[in-house]
Amino acid sequence: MGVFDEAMTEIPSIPLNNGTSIPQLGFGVFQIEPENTKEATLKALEVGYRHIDTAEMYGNEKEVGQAVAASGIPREEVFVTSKLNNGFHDPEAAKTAFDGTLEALDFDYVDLFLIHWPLPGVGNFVDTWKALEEVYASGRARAIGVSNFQEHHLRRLMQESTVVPAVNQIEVHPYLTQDALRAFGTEHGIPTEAWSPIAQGKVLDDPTIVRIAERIGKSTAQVTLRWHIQRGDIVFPKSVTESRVRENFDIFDFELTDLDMTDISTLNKDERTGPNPDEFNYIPS
Ligand SMILES: NC(=O)C1=CN([C@@H]2O[C@H](COP(=O)(O)OP(=O)(O)OC[C@H]3O[C@@H](n4cnc5c(N)ncnc54)[C@H](OP(=O)(O)O)[C@@H]3O)[C@@H](O)[C@H]2O)C=CC1
Ligand SMILES: O=C(O)C(=O)[C@@H](O)[C@H](O)C(=O)CO
Repeated sequence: MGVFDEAMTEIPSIPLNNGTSIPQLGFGVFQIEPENTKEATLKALEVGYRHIDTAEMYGNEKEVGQAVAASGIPREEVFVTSKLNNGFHDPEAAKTAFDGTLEALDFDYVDLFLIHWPLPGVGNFVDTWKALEEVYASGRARAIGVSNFQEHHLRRLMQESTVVPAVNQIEVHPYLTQDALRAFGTEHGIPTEAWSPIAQGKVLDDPTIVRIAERIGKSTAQVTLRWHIQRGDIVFPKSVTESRVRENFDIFDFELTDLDMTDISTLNKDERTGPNPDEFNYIPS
C-alpha cells in the first residue's frame, strides 16, 4: 500500500454544465506562504483531497504544481483551479496571464480557470471573458468560470458572451448564506463554490452550531462544512494544521437533519468577512 492509498473516502462530484465534474470538497491555499504550500498541499493529497483551489493572486501556483507532481497521483485524478489576477482584465493580458499560470503550475491544462473579481471600476469583464472562451476552446482550461460575480454581473455576461460560466465562486457561510445568488446560479446551471466556508473560523463558536456539533459528536467546523455539502455547494477549506486538514475531510459519515439545516441557515446576517464585489477594485502591484 502506497502513502496515498489511504484516500478511500468517496468524495461526491458535482456535475458542471459542460459535461465535466468537480469534487465537492477540496483544499484552499489562500494565505499559505509559498514556502509552506508544497508541504501543505502534499499533506492534503495524502489525506485524500483531490481538488486544490489556488490563484495567481496567492503567489503559490508553482508550489501547488510541485505538490501534484511530487504526489505521484496521475494528473487527471487531481482537479486544480486557478484564477486570473485583477491586473489582467484585458483580452491579451488575460491570455498571457493564463500562459503564466500554466507555466507556474507546470501543467498542460488546468481543470478550471476563473475571473477572480468582476472589478466594477475596470468594467471590462466581458472582453476578458471572451479571452477565456478562447482559452477554453483551446482545451488548456477544461472549464472556465467566475468568482465574486453578483447576479447583475452574471446576467450581463450571459447576454454578451457565449459560454455560460461553469461555476461562480463566492463568499458563503452560515453568516452569509447568499440564498438569492445561489438560487440564480441553480436556475442557470451555475453551481456555487463557497469560499471562506467557515468564515475563517468566525462561525465556529456560534451557539447553534456548537449545540448541533455536541449532539452529533462532530466539531463545529465539520458541522459547518457538512451544511455546505448538503446544500449542494462546492467547498475548499484552508488549513495548515494537519489535524484540521484531516478533520475537514472527515464529513461524510454523518448527516444533518432538515431542522439542523434550517437552524444553521437561519443564522444568516448578510455579514461578509471579505470584500464586497460591487466595491472591490484592488489591483495588486
Ligand atoms: N475567490 C475568492 O475571492 C476567494 C477564495 N477563497 C478560497 O477559499 C478558500 C477557503 O477560504 P479561507 O478564506 O481560506 O477561509 P476558511 O473559511 O477556509 O478558514 C480558514 C481558517 O480557518 C482555520 N481552520 C481551518 N479548519 C479549521 C478547523 N477544522 N477548526 C478550526 N479552525 C480551522 C484555518 O487555520 P489554520 O490554517 O491555522 O489551521 C484558517 O485560519 C481559500 O483558501 C481560497 O482557496 C478565499 C477567499 C476569497
Ligand atoms: O483569497 C482570495 O481569493 C481573494 O480574492 C482575497 O484575497 C481578497 O482579495 C481579499 O481578501 C482582499 O483583502
